[in-house]
Amino acid sequence: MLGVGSMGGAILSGLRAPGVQIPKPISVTTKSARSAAEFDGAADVVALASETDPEANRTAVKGAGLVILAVKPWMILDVAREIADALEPGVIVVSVAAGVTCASIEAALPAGVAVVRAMPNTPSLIGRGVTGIAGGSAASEADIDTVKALFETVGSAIVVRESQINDVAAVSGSGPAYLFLYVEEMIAAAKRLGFDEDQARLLAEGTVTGAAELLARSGEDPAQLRRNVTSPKGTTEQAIFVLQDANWGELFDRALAANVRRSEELAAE
Ligand SMILES: NC(=O)C1=CN([C@@H]2O[C@H](COP(=O)(O)OP(=O)(O)OC[C@H]3O[C@@H](n4cnc5c(N)ncnc54)[C@H](O)[C@@H]3O)[C@@H](O)[C@H]2O)C=CC1
Ligand SMILES: O=C(O)[C@@H]1CCC=N1
Repeated sequence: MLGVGSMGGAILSGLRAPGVQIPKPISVTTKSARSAAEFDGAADVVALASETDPEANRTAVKGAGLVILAVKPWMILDVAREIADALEPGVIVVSVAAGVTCASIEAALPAGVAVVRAMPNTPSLIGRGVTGIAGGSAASEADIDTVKALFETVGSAIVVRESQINDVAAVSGSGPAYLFLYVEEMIAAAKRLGFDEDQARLLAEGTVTGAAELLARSGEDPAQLRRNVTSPKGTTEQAIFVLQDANWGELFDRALAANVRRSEELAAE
């Protein structure tokens, strides 16, 4: 895996969890020697730093049947070009970068290399990720299945058309940030009601994690779970009226559209 920041690190932690069956050790690269050194002593990871070892990325892909590119979108093509002639025959190159198309990654690699885009999210860190997967022109069904199986070791995965990957990023790739923003705002509002920081965090975080777990475990429709809380003529109903006044449908449409627009810009940068 080239790049182990927020997203690469989350995937890597998921892959290192006990019981996950993938070939070890996993070769990874980071930019700084300091972040590579965090893996010192690990039996299951070999980490190299590109700033101190100019061959780090090329060394890491030698012998690899699958390479995950998890650097920033604007670096991905440079990194692809850098490793191009060090890749093994039959390798699958997976990019998690927002925006950047399979075609542009394919153009940076030797002809015929299988490229697959994956759009994961950070709950992969705890085995609860959600990933959308789309194959490029040289990726076979078997390649896509291999990548899907890999991401299923850190959560759930679906195969989509590449034209839908930006939409996956808008919904689930970025989605955890929307929920964390909600929690931040709920904590701030609780504090304005007079709770101290610890109390506000316990109330807001406990509610969100408990409600998410209830949604996951009950298998109920979210609208039904909402109705279960919303007694007719009760208190929740009043808050829901106020929230619905903000027209969340239109707000989400605008937020997701802005997200998709940024993916399109990243593809062109
Ligand atoms: N953060 C997220 O929730 C998600 C991110 N992504 C995608 O994941 C990719 C990485 O994003 P983040 O993890 O958020 O960024 P980040 O900045 O946290 O991580 C980037 C990583 O790349 C490494 N790096 C930089 N230059 C390098 C080089 N020349 N060779 C090898 N490694 C190098 C850095 O040391 C760092 O480990 C992006 O393309 C982003 O679009 C996709 C889905 C979700
Ligand atoms: O913010 C970003 O660009 C990345 C892509 C999806 C989530 N984080």
